[in-house]
Amino acid sequence: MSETTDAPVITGADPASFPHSVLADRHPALIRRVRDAFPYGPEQHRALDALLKSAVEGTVEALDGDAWWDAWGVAEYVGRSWFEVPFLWSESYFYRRLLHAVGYFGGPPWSAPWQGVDPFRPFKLAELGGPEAREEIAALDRLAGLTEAEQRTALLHGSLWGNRADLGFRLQRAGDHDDDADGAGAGELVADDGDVLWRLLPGAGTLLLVADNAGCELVPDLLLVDHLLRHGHVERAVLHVKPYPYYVSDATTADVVDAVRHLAAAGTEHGRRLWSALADGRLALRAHPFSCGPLPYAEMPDDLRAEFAAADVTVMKGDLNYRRLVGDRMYPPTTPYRDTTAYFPGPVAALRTLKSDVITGLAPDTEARLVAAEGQRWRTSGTHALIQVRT
Ligand SMILES: O=P(O)(O)OC[C@@]1(O)O[C@H](CO)[C@@H](O)[C@@H]1O
Repeated sequence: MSETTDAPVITGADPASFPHSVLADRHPALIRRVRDAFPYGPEQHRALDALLKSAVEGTVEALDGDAWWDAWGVAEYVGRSWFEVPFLWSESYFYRRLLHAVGYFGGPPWSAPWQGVDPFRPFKLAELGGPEAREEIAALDRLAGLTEAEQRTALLHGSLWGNRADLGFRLQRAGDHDDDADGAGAGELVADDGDVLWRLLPGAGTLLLVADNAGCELVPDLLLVDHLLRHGHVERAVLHVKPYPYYVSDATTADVVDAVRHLAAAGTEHGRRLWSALADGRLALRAHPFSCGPLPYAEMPDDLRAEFAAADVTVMKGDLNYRRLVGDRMYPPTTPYRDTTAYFPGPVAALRTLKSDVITGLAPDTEARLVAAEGQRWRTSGTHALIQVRT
């Protein structure tokens, strides 16, 4: 057995753990927010009540008639507490249940008026209309005075730190009255393979970017892609988004449309170029079903593996993608990133702010310094970030 498969799979069983707080606090808070944001009918309120009860006190149940979900191993966990099954799995299951409760998946069209209505859309739109999004646009003027290499690094870091405060994270932070990561500037990089990433890009044909959140994360992601296309660092980019709403603010195709329209409406040349790149295929969108699956990428299906294998480099954005990439396990932090990603069929970079327990690839002195300064808080506070690359 290796260090990578020996590490325990993370669950929410320990009441003092981060996953426990997500399941016990973040999910009920999210149900309340969604309920308040829409004039749902009695059927949806009943379903949300049932979900709230199940999520906090209940056990995993089969999702009747949901063949898609059956494919992800629900049978294995039926009857077990949400807190005991793998955290990666129970969170995904929660989001699938939430979408069922609000009627997102509908039924026959004539009886499914809420089909396709994204329950997180009001929060995503509020973010795109807010001060942080305005600041992102204003910062573009400041970029113009920099060299190309400086612009590229600034855009990479903008994309990285855009991941700092996804809406789920903010929800819990608001409850904690602790706003360390909200609206704060960039914090510390605990690993920085930025140079390795640039070396992979010159002349590279296709960049595959697995997006994370909509709004103030997706906008800088798109600005980075625009820059790499414009300056010939890549010929083509493929942006993987979610096929349906997920983890509160995860980007779907509708969110890409909103972000590009936002950039275009602000009169930026970036918006116009992205629009053209989508039109001529230099920027393509992809929404693979596995993106909303509750499993690590090590278990990805063959067609997705082939897509990653065909890319010259894959960039995984965000905390959840990191958990899925390296495996949602309590590794010793110095476990090499290259070992946990050895299965991945091509060069793979992770751009992630630290918002959950999983971490690999730290230098021993970095880990020692973080622990001495903060105990284990650095793992989940969202104030640290990393750029890790496996060539
Ligand atoms: O993937 P993202 O948007 O960077 O982060 C998602 C997140 O907020 O949700 C999970 C807990 O619910 C954690 O992995 C992480 O903190």
